[in-house]
Amino acid sequence: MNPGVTTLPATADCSSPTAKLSAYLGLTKPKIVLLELVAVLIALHMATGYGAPGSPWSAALVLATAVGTGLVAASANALNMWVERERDAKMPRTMGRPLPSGRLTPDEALWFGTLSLALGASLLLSFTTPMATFVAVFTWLVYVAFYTPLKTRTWLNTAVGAVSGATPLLIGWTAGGGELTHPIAIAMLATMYVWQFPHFMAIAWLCRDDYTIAGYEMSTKLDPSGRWAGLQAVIGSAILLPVSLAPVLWAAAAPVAYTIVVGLAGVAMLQSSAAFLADRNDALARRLMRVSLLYVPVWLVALWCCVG
Ligand code: HEM
Ligand SMILES: CC(C)=CCC/C(C)=C/CC/C(C)=C/COP(=O)(O)OP(=O)(O)O
Repeated sequence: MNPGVTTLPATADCSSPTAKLSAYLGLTKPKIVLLELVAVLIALHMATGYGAPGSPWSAALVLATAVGTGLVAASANALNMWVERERDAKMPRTMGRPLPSGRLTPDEALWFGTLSLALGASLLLSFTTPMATFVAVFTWLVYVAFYTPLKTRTWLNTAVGAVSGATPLLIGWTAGGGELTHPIAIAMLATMYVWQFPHFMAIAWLCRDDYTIAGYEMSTKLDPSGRWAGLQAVIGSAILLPVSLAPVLWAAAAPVAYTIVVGLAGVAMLQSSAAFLADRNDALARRLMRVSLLYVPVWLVALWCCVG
């Protein structure tokens, strides 16, 4: 049932500084933050018109955007884990996390989450733009104050969580001086939003027992056959294809290459989603999850090389 998260025994040693540091790192959900940061920095490069004469791009802007966004995202994840520490202790997938395993105390997590939010937002405000800071704080609020409590109330939580998964792109875009209403920014935001449905529906299936044990309202609890989750994955992937190809209409250094690469990646998402809908089993769900995690870097690199 566990799709691949490493769990530590509850007796894990946490006395050495290295163990403490690694516990704080675990509190940030580093792999999700890393993928978000790739998206943020590519959006930043595209908005600044990196390399063009008069571009506002600078190494300091890139560094401040990366560190500032990383700290705000780390704070969001730490506070999500603080809120969910008792439920996390019930699920095999999450019981090895720093709070349920006792490697950090709730107060340590709360302090870390508060300080990293303050530091990250201050960095963004001092070295990027007020709009980028606003988008970061808005994203944090959607994730911590809306999505996190909604997880135990309604299966619609995914539609809210996906907002906080998509808007970080706009931190990079606006830090680089891009307008929120630019068609490329809107197409990127929509792509990232709909991508999360196939990504998460595969996980909702794989973790269905965990979610039920801990009392989370997910699509696979509403419909244990998985048909509704599969259908959302297919609908998300079907919308993903045209929306992800839209940027070539506005600006493209290599529109044909972009269309081929992103089109094929989108077809892989649609095919994996359709296979999962047709026969809901763990192997097909795991394949959809893996394809979804490959899709994002492929799409972002294609955007950077062919559109940006
Ligand atoms: C509604 C939105 C989302 C939900 C509910 C969600 C949920 C999850 C969950 C529960 C896992 C853990 C699966 C496991 O135990 O192996 C996971 C894995 C992952 N997600 Fe998402 N996710 C969402 C959006 C995103 C976004 C926006 C990104 C980044 C751009 C992302 C990146 C990742 C990565 C990189 C992993 C693999 C992490 C690992 O192996 O530890 N996810 N997601
Ligand atoms: C700048 C900023 C604030 C960025 C935030 C980036 C971010 C945290 C995106 C969240 C994506 C998401 C909904 C993950 C699932 O959380 P979950 O609670 O369902 O995962 P879990 O069950 O593994 O805890």
